[in-house]
Amino acid sequence: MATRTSSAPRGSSNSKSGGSSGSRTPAKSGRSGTTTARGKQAAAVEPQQPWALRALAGVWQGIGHVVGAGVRRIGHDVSDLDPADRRDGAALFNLALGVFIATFAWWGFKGWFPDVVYSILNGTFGWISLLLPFMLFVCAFRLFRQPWDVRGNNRVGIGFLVMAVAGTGLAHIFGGQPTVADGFDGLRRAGGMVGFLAASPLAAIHPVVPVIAYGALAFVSVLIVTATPFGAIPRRIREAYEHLMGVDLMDAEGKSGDSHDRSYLYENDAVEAPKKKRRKRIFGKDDDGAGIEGYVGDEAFEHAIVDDDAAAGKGAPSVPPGVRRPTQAEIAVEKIKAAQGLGKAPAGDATEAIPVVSAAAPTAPVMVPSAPVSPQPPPTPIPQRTEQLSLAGDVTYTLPSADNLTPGSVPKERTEANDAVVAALTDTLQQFNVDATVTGFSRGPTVTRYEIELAPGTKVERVTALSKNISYAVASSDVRILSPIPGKSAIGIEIPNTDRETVSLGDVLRSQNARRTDHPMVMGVGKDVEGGFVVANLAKMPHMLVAGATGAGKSSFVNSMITSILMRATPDEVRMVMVDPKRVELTAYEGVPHLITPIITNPKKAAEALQWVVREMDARYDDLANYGYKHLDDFNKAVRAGKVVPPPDSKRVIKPYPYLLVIVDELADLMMVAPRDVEDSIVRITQLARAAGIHLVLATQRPSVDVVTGLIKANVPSRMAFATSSVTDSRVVLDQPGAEKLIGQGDALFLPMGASKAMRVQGAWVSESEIHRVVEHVKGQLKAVYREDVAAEAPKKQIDDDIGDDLEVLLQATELVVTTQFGSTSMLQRKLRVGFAKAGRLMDLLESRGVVGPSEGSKARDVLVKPDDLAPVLAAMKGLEAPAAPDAHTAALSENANANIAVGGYAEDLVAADLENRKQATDYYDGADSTDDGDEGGEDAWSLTGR
Ligand SMILES: Nc1ncnc2c1ncn2[C@@H]1O[C@H](COP(=O)(O)OP(=O)(O)OP(=O)(O)O)[C@@H](O)[C@H]1O
Repeated sequence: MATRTSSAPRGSSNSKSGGSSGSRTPAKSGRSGTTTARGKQAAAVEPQQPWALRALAGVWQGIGHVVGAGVRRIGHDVSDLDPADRRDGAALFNLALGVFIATFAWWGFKGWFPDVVYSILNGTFGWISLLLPFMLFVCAFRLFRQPWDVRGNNRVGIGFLVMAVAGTGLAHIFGGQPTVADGFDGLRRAGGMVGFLAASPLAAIHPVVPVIAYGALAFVSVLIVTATPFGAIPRRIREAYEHLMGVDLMDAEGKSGDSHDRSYLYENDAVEAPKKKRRKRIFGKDDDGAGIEGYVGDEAFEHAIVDDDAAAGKGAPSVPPGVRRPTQAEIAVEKIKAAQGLGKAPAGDATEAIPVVSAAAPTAPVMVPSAPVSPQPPPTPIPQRTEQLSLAGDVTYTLPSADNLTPGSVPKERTEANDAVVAALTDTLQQFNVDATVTGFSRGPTVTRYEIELAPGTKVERVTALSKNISYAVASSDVRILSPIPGKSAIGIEIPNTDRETVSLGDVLRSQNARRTDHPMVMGVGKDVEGGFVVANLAKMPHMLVAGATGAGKSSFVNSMITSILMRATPDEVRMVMVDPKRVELTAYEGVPHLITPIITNPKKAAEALQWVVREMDARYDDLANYGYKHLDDFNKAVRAGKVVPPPDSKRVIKPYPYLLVIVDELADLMMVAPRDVEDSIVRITQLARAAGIHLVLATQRPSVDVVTGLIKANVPSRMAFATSSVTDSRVVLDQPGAEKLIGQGDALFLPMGASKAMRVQGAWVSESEIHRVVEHVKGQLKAVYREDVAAEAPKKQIDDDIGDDLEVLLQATELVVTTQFGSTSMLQRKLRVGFAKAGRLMDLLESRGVVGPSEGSKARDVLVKPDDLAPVLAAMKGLEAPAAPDAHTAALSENANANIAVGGYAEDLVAADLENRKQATDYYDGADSTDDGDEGGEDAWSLTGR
């Protein structure tokens, strides 16, 4: 969907809105929306100035603009200022006055004129006049750079005035309390005339009184100038200290970290109180952390070693909260291993305790007059990993440089469009007599969330019922109302920005959270509604469904994900299988060494590749079970530590397994060719693969129940929903409405595992040229070495002629009959929804293969195959070799005499999982049955995939 470009309604109402929104007067809009109009009016009514005066004013303004243009380019460039906002004339006046006073007061110019001026100044303010140029320079600087911040500028001006008065008062006391009778010389050396007038009445009481009074006033003036409320003094002191010393005290304490990018990590159990509060705000979770199990990783993740350098990055000796610092001994062991060339500890080691998702630290709504614009930090380079990344075969690998990803535009915290919307919302509330106020807004890249607070006794429904009127007032149909904003007593109204911003992947990867971890599976997701960066650890998802209508941004998201991995992970850490039935979306990555097989474009081959993934998973499980580890990370760590030794007679060299990321760009195409096989593989992988380090990302533009079947959904816990075409699709993806209101082009609802509320994010964008640069770098480092068995032709299926095209339905019939142990033709008819003739034919085929006995008239046939033998029978029908006996894992275990109890338990788990699979299959048909009986024409969420 396109972004709306219609101009904001009723600019002239801005000033009104400003008033009604209290302190958060949209000064900017007030000034811009209305200044121009005001200016025009003024031009119409005011008498014409004499031309000489106008010429002079013009010249003054001209010089002001030239100087202003230079000042605005100092440091962070703010020269994109709206010309209507400039106050360069006034700023130049402050600057000129400051220079003028400095010439006499600082540099001691002599002569009658300087002497007169100096005497006046000195006589008035005493030696405090030395500070006046400094104050004027600050005022000029602000006026040049932030002229729209009228309140802020006034505040600074008033603060300086108070400071000057307090200073003169103190100077008077400490200057020996001269009197006028002593002559002006004495006054000049103290606080001047102002100091005398200010301090002498109080000094008459006691000399200490003016010292205390003006000392306090001087302190208050500093607070006014720096916009520091009393409560914020410690924080400001800490920030000043951090700024001066270049350290991050919060980080060092394991707290929130960089406040600039306003990002933070959703933590595991070890979070501190403030963090929990933040999490609550987004997801509406309890402070006790209930419902965040999704963020609590595997045991292996939580007890991972943290590599200091890796976790903290260069020069930042901090570790993420909730992560254990390594002991000195552990650090030493890791270093020795690295030196011995045993392979570096994987980045994952350092960061496996990093939780799944990080998102924006919710910030105060933006209508704070003192800080209307946050300047974009100069792009910090993505720190290169410091350790040498040596791959197997002694190849040294360097990750792509940060320069490959260009920084995005400066994020805006407030624009005129926002102010216009505030005005429109306020008008609407007033028109309908709803006693509520727009108290602020948080601007994200795509949408802005406006916060509305109700007066006591006003019903929430009064606002939510206005949703259509609000849409009308702001001229947008994509208005989303959150009532309440999770964790806040306020109603949120999300309205698309007419001036939306693109979120660059480079910026996301440069954010604090992404930099804090070296975990190779961390990807840049985008930015949330409050403008905070969101990153996610794919290893903790552990599988993700990405869905949305055509053009909504799925492929761009997949591109960001792959590029993130290429930027951060070596081929030894992460390997990928890419399935791209559309043939065009992922071709850019052809040949990258992270690929395990060429990009698969043929859906049939893709189905086979999924089966390979299942086999790979089983192989990994065998190793885990044999050597007694519960998670691949533990196993890899042990391999690197040399603790995993193959049996003496084996020639096998055991190496750490890389994470395996399987990306399917269009699931629907796969489900069309081999629904059953694909679903089986996906379910099996998703149920078990997490501990084996295998993660699936399934993207589809058809989130309908025949593509995203109930079984797939149940096993893919993390969801990323881009704009869907209907509320039904949104429900399929997220189990809740909302995605149909998204506005496309990367606008998404992100529901990571364990979260109950979806988080709105604008997906990160990576351009083709950026991808090209990254890919070129990666390919230049290493050639792709493909595994032959993945894309190899699967063993030819010898499907019997008499089965023909009915294989799928025959398999279903076999499974049905065997699992229910009931050989009835009419049951097949009902459950498979086939006609009598077809059901009869299926029964004949089953009889010919020895699944059921001969017909016994109207009685059900005997079922000759036991549920335990179902797998080989199904394989035989498919023309494949029968799979290994179900107890293969247990058999493998028994070979290992030293297998410990945990391993045994795990093998049992596997068998139990197998049984659970079968049970689900039975439930599946039962589900179909009940729907059948209950609602003939209704939507069948558990419909058979064969149909
Ligand atoms: N994160 C984003 N930021 C900015 N623009 C985006 C973003 N994601 C997508 N777009 C815009 O939307 C267009 C379509 O995106 P994309 O190709 O990813 O959609 P899609 O959902 O994969 O569509 P299809 O299913 O047809 O392939 C892009 O060409 C781009 O212009």
